[in-house]
Amino acid sequence: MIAAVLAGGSGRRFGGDKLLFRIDGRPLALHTIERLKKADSITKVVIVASPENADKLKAFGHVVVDELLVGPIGGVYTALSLGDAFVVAGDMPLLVPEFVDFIVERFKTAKKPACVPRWGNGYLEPLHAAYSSEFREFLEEKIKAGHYAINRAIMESDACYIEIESLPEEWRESFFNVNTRKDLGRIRGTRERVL
Ligand SMILES: Nc1nc2c(ncn2[C@@H]2O[C@H](COP(=O)(O)OP(=O)(O)OP(=O)(O)O)[C@@H](O)[C@H]2O)c(=O)[nH]1
Repeated sequence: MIAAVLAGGSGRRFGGDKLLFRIDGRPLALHTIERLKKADSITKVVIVASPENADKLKAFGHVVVDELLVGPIGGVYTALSLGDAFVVAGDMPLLVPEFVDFIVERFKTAKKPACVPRWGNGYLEPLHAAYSSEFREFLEEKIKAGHYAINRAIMESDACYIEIESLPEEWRESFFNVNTRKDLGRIRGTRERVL
């Protein structure tokens, strides 16, 4: 299964290009990519970048350009042009490879348009989820209608959900994402501990 790393955001809260920001000597996006490559179910990692960032990210893997830039829904839509995909935000440097394998396995057996982790309060984790290429058409309709909320699109589909609270607690670290500079404190120095 392909893994698509979304890298077309503006990094407004971070104040700059967060995916290229170096942590322990390596850009944030690379932390995420290296973790993904450790997942047995992942055969290839692609980066779904904005036209502006495409060149800079080429050093880390195959880049597909997101021409829509309408938010994560456009990133997922672009990724699915390559086939079924596990889609993850590029700013998730602590993702857990075993958890990725678990989601991909569920997706393969469920045969649904998407398999998305869900918290007990109903909150979804759409940028740490597996999608079928068949879901692309549905997303296209939503985008054309100007409905850019990916969570809503998922809930209107026949998706399968993975109840996070029934899983090993340590897997929750996978959802940690960097939004602000303050978040960096949590990952600095984790290299030796977790990689
Ligand atoms: N390809 C693509 N990726 C996106 C898009 N919007 C957000 N992303 C990525 O999705 C992930 C989560 O997005 P956000 O947390 O909102 O990141 P962001 O847009 O960079 O940050 P803010 O501007 O502070 O919201 C990040 O890895 C972004 O790079 C988009 O329109 N296209």
